[in-house]
Amino acid sequence: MDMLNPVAGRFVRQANRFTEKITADGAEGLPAEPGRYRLFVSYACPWAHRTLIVRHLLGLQDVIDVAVVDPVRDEAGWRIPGGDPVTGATYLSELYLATDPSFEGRYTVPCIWDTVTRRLVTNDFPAITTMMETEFTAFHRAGAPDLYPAELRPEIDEINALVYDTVNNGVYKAGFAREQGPYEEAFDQLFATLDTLEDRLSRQRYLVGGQLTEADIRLYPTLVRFDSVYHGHFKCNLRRLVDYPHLWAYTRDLYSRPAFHETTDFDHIKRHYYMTHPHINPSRIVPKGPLLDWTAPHGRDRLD
Ligand SMILES: N[C@@H](CCC(=O)N[C@@H](CS)C(=O)NCC(=O)O)C(=O)O
Repeated sequence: MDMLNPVAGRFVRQANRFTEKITADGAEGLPAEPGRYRLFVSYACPWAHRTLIVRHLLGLQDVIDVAVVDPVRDEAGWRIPGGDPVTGATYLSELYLATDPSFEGRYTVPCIWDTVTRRLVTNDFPAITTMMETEFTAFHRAGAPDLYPAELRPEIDEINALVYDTVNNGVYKAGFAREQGPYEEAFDQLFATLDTLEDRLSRQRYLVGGQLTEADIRLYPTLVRFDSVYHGHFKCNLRRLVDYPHLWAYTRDLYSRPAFHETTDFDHIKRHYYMTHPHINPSRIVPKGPLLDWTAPHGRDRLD
């Protein structure tokens, strides 16, 4: 099973199937409780990556458990190495089918399993980070940042929509296009947005409001993967990240923080993409490069 779902050569992402909510008091959906939920992720997956960054920044590591799948996905989908000690599952598909035996979509990460009702609560990736930010506040570490401040939400949501469509999903639309036209359309939109972001980040340290927010957390997973996988594997090669002085320094600034670099695994990222899409890379050879100096001084403090 792969991520191809072509409509006239265009890649279309499937709708999220499980969208139950977890709320602070359980008034809607299930209640936020420590130790109850298990988050399934791949270090390779950009959508899962954001959930790991937020969990780390908010100090929720002991509140929401994590299980990491093997980066190389085969015909049976994501595999949990050694089997999952909590759910007993070897493949993520078992959790999807235990929740809904008639499920016929792709078995995707990130998703959250409820250990009490023993079912998947959500694979709705945009909702997972905001849920951690707004419904798990009782369990945030002391001094945790507010990543989704009420007064900045309209601006964060606006930039997230552009970044999702043309950057986060834009690289997939380019990489998974089946025809020249849709590829070029996604390619042009991607680099137009990167130009806009380069300009914006030449003047300010963060995307919105002079502080780290959900907007930065959503952009980072795509930028950090850019030169290692999207530039080559997904043919997003007008420019590299390192060719954008401000975007490159911005990404290094974020990478310098533990929540970002401890959740960034280039080995998983490269092996996943190059070994899991045989229609794009039939040899499954994983490139050795590029050589990137992630710890070079970023100098972004001057913009504070
Ligand atoms: N839930 C979203 C986004 C999450 C997503 O695409 N995850 C990918 C990894 S980056 C995945 O798990 N793919 C599994 C598959 O295609 O079989 C979707 O269904 O498109």
